[in-house]
Amino acid sequence: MDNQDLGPDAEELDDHLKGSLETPLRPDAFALSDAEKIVIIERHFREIMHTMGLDLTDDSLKGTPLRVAKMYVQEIFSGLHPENKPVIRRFENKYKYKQMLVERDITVYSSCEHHFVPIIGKAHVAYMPNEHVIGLSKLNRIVQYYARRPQVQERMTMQIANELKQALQTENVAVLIEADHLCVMSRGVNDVSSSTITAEYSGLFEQDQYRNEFLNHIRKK
Ligand SMILES: Nc1nc2c(ncn2[C@@H]2O[C@H](COP(=O)(O)OP(=O)(O)OP(=O)(O)O)[C@@H](O)[C@H]2O)c(=O)[nH]1
Ligand SMILES: [Zn+2]
Repeated sequence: MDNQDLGPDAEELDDHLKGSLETPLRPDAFALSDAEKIVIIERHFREIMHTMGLDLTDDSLKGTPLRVAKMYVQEIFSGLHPENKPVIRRFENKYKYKQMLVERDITVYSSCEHHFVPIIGKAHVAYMPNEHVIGLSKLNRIVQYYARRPQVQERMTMQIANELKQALQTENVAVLIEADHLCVMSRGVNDVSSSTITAEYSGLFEQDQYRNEFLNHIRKK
């Protein structure tokens, strides 16, 4: 039998899995400057509003295309641009702190990549340090950076976990996100009571003892 009939080999699968952690971007995603992107998005959004029959000479509406374009590029999708990635300075773990550090209730404001409506929730992250620690606010900043993209919650969870592992140089990382998807709440199935929980546990957090300690910490109010 031809090798190709056997499907992807382990290496290919590995590459595929690594690839799927990345937000799908075109190779030339950064060919345009932010200012150029804003001009083009403004033009297209004007066209969308015009097509919907809205009067773009109206005082309240005429600034909307530019407002939306700036909001996309500079705010809610700013995490698409690697230059907006937070700079994380590692500090030596001088105090030899080896226990769990939990940063809970980090605000998540993201956007569903299928419908471009908000995903709103909380992220809880934890790590057990090796030789390094990072500033607490950097944990929030990492969450925000990956949230400010068109997202699915599973990928956002994995991207945050991966970034924490790299920043902290440890596998001992946990991420749990609980979020409301406006695409589920305000349209389609119109369910306002369901919410979505995703989690990634690695290193020591794969063990029940540490995972449960983390879950207990985030449940306490
Ligand atoms: N796995 C996953 N699915 C998501 C996420 N956000 C939105 N979705 C789902 O993506 C799916 C898109 O499916 P489609 O059937 O193409 O879209 P649709 O016709 O608008 O579906 P309905 O929402 O059921 O009306 C929907 O079921 C959404 O609920 C997410 O973060 N993760
Ligand atoms: Zn959606």
